[in-house]
Amino acid sequence: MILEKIQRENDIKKLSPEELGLLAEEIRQFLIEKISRTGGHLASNLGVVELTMALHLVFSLPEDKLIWDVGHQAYTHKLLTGRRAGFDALRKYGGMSGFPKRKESKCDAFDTGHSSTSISAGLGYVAARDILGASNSVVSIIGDGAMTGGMAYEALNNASRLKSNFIIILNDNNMSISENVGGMSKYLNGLRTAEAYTGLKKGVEDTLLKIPVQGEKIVNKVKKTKSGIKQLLVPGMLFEDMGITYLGPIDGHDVKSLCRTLHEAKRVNHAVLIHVLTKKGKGYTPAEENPARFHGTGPFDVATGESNGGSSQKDSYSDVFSKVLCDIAGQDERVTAITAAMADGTGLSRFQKYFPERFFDVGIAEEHALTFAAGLAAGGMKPVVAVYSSFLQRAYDQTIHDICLQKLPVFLAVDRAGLVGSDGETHQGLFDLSFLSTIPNMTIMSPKNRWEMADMVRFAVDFEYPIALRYPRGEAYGGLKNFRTPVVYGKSEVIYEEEDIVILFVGHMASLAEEVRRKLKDTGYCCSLVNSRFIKPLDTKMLERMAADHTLFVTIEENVLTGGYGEQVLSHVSRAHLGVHVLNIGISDDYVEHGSVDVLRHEVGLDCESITKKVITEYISCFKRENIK
Ligand SMILES: Cc1ncc(C[n+]2csc(CCOP(=O)(O)OP(=O)(O)O)c2C)c(N)n1
Ligand SMILES: CC(=O)[C@@H](O)[C@H](O)COP(=O)(O)O
Ligand SMILES: [Mg+2]
Repeated sequence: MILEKIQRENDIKKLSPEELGLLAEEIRQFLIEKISRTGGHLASNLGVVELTMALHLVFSLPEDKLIWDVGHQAYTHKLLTGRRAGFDALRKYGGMSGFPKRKESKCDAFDTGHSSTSISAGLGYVAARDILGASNSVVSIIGDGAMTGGMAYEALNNASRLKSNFIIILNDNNMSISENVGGMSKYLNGLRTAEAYTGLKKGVEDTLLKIPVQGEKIVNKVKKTKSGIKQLLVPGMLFEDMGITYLGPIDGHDVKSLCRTLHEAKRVNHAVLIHVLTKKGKGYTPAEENPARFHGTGPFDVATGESNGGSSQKDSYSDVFSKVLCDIAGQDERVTAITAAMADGTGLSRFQKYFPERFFDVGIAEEHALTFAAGLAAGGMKPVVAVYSSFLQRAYDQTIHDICLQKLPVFLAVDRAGLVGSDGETHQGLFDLSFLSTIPNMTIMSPKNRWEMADMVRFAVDFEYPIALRYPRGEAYGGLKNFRTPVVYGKSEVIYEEEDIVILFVGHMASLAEEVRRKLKDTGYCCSLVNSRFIKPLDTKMLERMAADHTLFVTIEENVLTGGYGEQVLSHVSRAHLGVHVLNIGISDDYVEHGSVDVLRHEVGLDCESITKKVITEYISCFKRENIK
């Protein structure tokens, strides 16, 4: 096996041309086999096998820097830098991350996970190199989907004034997770198609060159003009006119021509963009035929491409959201839905199917999505933005400046809130309660189960001010079915009322809270259970009432503790002198790595055993403290 000859970075350079020819096939087989067991981002990785090989043949790691945008396509890079063994525990707790990580390898130049950061980070590396007088290469590899994100344009704008080498590789597979959207995608498509006319272009150039004496001058002049005729001889004018040399489009599955172009690019003394055409899912028919399904996949059967169990038949929170939203949209034509390239993940592809004229996929552009929604709201619509919690981080200012300041009725459906699992640190939705709570005019809700999710979606669409509904990845909880009082603004729901200890939980912590309560009761404690429902505004009346016959308030949330629900409860208890003890359970001030959600919960202490222990210890110490007083 040729792959075995690759023990560390740069080993690929020792392979013979024949071995290189076989390596791509071996890598593909390896990736398909491993990801079919562990799950992971298959299609994007299969598409960049040859591109990654070429990069590793031309550049020397770790001195040269490769920066992978999003980073979900870095598996071949991991293989070529000696991490083959890591694939058995890919994305598992304690195992290898699915994204580049500086702490994992010196060959990973920059941590990524969120889209469209690679050109900015690359430019930073270039500036540092130039100031330090070093001579290494810096290469940012960005997909056509990531190229729809605003940061990429901000960075290109700056890259255009560079006076030293910086290589940007645009990996164009004509796909984001699903179909790519927008003007840039259209422009790139034009260049792709133009490739078919390369013969024509060559013909024009050759004919001009045949004109004695003047021919070469004309060709050079045309190449320098701003006129549209230039497109005939110089593709990629958009980049060229910005001052960024455009090379391509070139076949991203031809290692030789990739290497040739990379060598050419190294000689350019400013920013150069290489437009590489690849096929998402290349080499595995089910992934080539359905790249969206194999963008991120769970375990599957290699022979058929069918999922190997694991995926639940029951509705996820995203399913409940999209079904109810479609139901409402059928009756109210002001309801519009917006996604930033996550139609499948958020469930909005259902809305797209039924109401295409009211559905907007804006590309990977969360900032734009929110301000666009604000405009829709100002224009009389009822916009609903479905966005993953971690990607909403991008649009903090838009939430404050464009939505909440003007009290515009935008409904933020905050999906993937809480731990998401195997995508890890960059994707866990652990900050939304904190960052949204600080914003005036914002209302925040979270449902305990599938029925409350449906009720809250209806409530949020009707609400006349900014509102966020946060819910987790995965199956919607089917417990506590009999507790379905109407959702009332700012009011929590008391599920069981006893005395001594009260557990106040946020949203999907319901089942864990029930479990803890059962365990406490089995151990002889009295325990009430309250569903917070609203994180903002806080139900202070309920807190004051509970303070009368409880000694200890226990809050449970899947969010960082800083600025979360628990701290707000604590702060009110202190401000209003309620005289009860408060124990906040949540995520401590740290990032949570990849792994299954159950394992992660155990690791961060969000499991029944750890919480019960803490509650009992705290409860006993309350009395000790009281006695000392
Ligand atoms: C800020 C942000 N929003 C959304 C995503 C989710 N996401 C991950 S990959 C991806 C598509 C990227 O497309 P492209 O860059 O073309 O890479 P490909 O998968 O086609 O190789 C999206 C939308 C993300 N990672 N970051
Ligand atoms: C790389 C990326 O950001 C997405 O592909 C993400 O992994 C999707 O996550 P879900 O599987 O939760 O939709
Ligand atoms: Mg793409």
